[in-house]
Amino acid sequence: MEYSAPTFLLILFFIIPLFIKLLKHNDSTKKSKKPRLPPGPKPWPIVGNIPEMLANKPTFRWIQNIMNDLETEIACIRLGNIHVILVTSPSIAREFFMKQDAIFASRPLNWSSKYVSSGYLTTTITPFGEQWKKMKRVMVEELISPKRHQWLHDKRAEEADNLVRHVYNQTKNGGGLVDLRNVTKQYGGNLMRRLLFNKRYFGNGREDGGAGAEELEYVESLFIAIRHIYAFSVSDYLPWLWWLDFEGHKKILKEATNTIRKYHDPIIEERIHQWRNGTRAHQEDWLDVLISLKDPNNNPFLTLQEIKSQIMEIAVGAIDNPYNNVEWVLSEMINQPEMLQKATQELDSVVGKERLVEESDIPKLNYVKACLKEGFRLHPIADFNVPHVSMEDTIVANYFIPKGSHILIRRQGIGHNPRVWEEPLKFKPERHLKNDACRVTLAEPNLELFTFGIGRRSCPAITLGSTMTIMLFARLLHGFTWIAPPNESTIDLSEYERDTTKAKPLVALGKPRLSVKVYHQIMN
Ligand code: HEM
Repeated sequence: MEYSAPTFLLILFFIIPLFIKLLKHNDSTKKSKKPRLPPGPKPWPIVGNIPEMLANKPTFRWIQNIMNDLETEIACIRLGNIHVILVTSPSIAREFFMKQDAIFASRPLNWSSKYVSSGYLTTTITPFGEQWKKMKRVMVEELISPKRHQWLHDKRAEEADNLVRHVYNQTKNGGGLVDLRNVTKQYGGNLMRRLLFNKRYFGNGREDGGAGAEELEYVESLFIAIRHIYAFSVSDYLPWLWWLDFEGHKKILKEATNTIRKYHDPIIEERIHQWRNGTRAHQEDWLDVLISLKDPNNNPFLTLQEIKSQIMEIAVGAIDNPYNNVEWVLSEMINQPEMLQKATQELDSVVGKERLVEESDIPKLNYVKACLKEGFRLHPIADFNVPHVSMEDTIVANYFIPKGSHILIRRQGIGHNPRVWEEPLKFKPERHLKNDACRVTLAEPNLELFTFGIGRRSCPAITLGSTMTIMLFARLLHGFTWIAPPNESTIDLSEYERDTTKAKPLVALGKPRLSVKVYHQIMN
């Protein structure tokens, strides 16, 4: 077909541009119909919002400010090419972990998690897949099943007695100042070690029941390790910088895990040897259980590396919540003595004053549990939950969530959300006692606060985690009276600048409040 010159010019100058315009228009209407990413700061090419992240430490406070400024309950920041989605709304969190849980059941791939889990051999930080399924089954069916919980009762009871003995020794002479941060941290470490290795301390403890130098080094390393996994390291978001240790996180994490391994590995190796040469034949603790698991061909179900990594993950992962919760709750209550009184009255009416509180009392201690639940709402140990990763593109709360996004629930954001909670910054345990008949639990399936999470990646250890926390608190409260030290009128409730822990360790004046014979029963 041939065109005359004017027709050709008409096509060139009018019809083609019109056609292009129409195409563009079509495209933009299509685009405007496609859901957008959640709101957030405009990212730079390649690095995304990393420059702002580095300029605004600590990262969680920078993120809090972004969300407050945007007045949003869901936001997106881009770190490298990863979309990090932040959530402070229970209903949106439920969309992620109830409605679309299968899509969000993975974890990030990065240097710290790979290093600590020896190449993703564990449960918590291992991405979705066969290895995670295998290890989660081991956790749920072998380590923390109701039967196993019962089997381990006496070990937990022994550590609850050790706790009282240690505090009693510091307070018996008319009242003494007790560093409750130290006491609560050590209790968590002692209990986990008892369950893992049937051992109270690494090294020798002190005469008064306190921890010696090795133990202090070990527990401190657990805390350093937990603070440096998923710690917003630049090389986690810009994988081509994997060799760079910009913030020094890799060095710190390597040192901490080396210290932990220094204590764990000789015990694990010796124990495996004992099972192999027949000098050990009875299970006493979780390590024995892990070593004794067999596959259908009667071969060991777990490799040495799987056992070591899983034990490291349990020791690191279980240490922080109970201590932080009890330290904050006691601090809040010392400043509001009527609450301390109400909780001790409940303990006295359920337990009396002639014996120590036991796990079997827990179902009746609703006010005590409401106090702890309020602590989880107001003062969660870290603002961010363990990150989840989306395994495909999807839409949540009408926003586009691309495959590979990291989902971070802001625990404090949810717990302090004024749409959900009246006077959200006030410590008010009564809010969890909706009616007299209710039985309080620390778990929150509606995600109106974030204790154990929900869905496939939720904490499988609700019973153990709750028992540890309640017993720690109940023993301290029932066994002793607590007031602020003589030179302080109240306990300072400031939050540490770099995380959500209490800025100053809680030191309080404690006095035994039960009859002497009760303490003497455990002073062997
Ligand atoms: C008060 C104590 C505890 C609290 C508040 C707590 C809370 C949590 C939370 C919030 C998660 C992440 C949930 C999510 O990603 O959505 C988690 C995961 C996990 N917790 Fe706990 N936890 C506690 C104690 C423990 C203990 C004592 C153990 C083991 C002995 C344990 C084992 C695990 C495991 C294995 C996971 C990972 C589950 C998975 O990724 O599939 N937790 N925990």
